[in-house]
Amino acid sequence: MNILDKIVLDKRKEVDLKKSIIPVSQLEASVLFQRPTVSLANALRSSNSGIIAEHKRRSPSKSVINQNNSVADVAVGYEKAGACGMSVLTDGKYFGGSLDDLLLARASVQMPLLRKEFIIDEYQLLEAKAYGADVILLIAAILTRAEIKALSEFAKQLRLDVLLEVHDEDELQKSIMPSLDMLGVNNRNLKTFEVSLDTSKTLSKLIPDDFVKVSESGISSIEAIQELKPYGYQGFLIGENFMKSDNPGQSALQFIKSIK
Ligand SMILES: O=P(O)(O)OC[C@@H](O)[C@@H](O)c1c[nH]c2ccccc12
Repeated sequence: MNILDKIVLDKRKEVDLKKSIIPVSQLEASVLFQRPTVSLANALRSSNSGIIAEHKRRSPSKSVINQNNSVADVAVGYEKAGACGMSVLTDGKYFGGSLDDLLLARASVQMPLLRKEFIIDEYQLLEAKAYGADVILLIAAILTRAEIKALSEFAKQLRLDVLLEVHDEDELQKSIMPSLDMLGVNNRNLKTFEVSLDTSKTLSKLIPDDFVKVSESGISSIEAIQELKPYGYQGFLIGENFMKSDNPGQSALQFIKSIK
């Protein structure tokens, strides 16, 4: 079984368990549930740098990246650096994240926050909203077209932006629909961990202009950004390159400064 299938299997168990413990009514009663969300797609459209900076402690491909910095410090650092938005990994087992990380980031900054998660159930969208997210990720590799439609339409009802992630042409073709805001091309194959910016370049011409294009993963230099911009990318999701530093905020600041 590949790693992605394993993650999804574990995620189904986790979501079923949580559903039996915390009822939807409790999520809906949270103060943050009423908070007006901020659109990441809009922020990216009017930004020069387009950086979405990620909080990621570890990953199945890299094991430990950063266990030292508090998520609040990282969030404040990213916001001061001029990031358009922040991605917060909430998966615990494989990425060392949590919904509390999202909550702490929300308490620390105003910029749009993406719940970075393996979403397979509407319940997780209610959680995203209750813990302060503005944006959710949907991964085409683990969802059918019908699931993408149901989840994205539900997210829109909750006033959450939707970033749909693809890795190849088939995933892209099956996913195009009006309830998505941003199309993310993952340069990393989630099944093999291979990374190539060519994935973003090849798929860019197949993405209709009404979606904000985001290039994800394996971006570690300004040159990579300059290379991808002519292909129409307005968003760049960067995790490891910032998180591997002792001071992720400072690292993001240096990076973003050199784009402008
Ligand atoms: O750390 P990187 O190579 O800059 O990548 C960030 C982000 O794109 C990556 O963490 C990611 C992209 N899609 C995902 C889906 C699930 C978990 C993680 C991811």
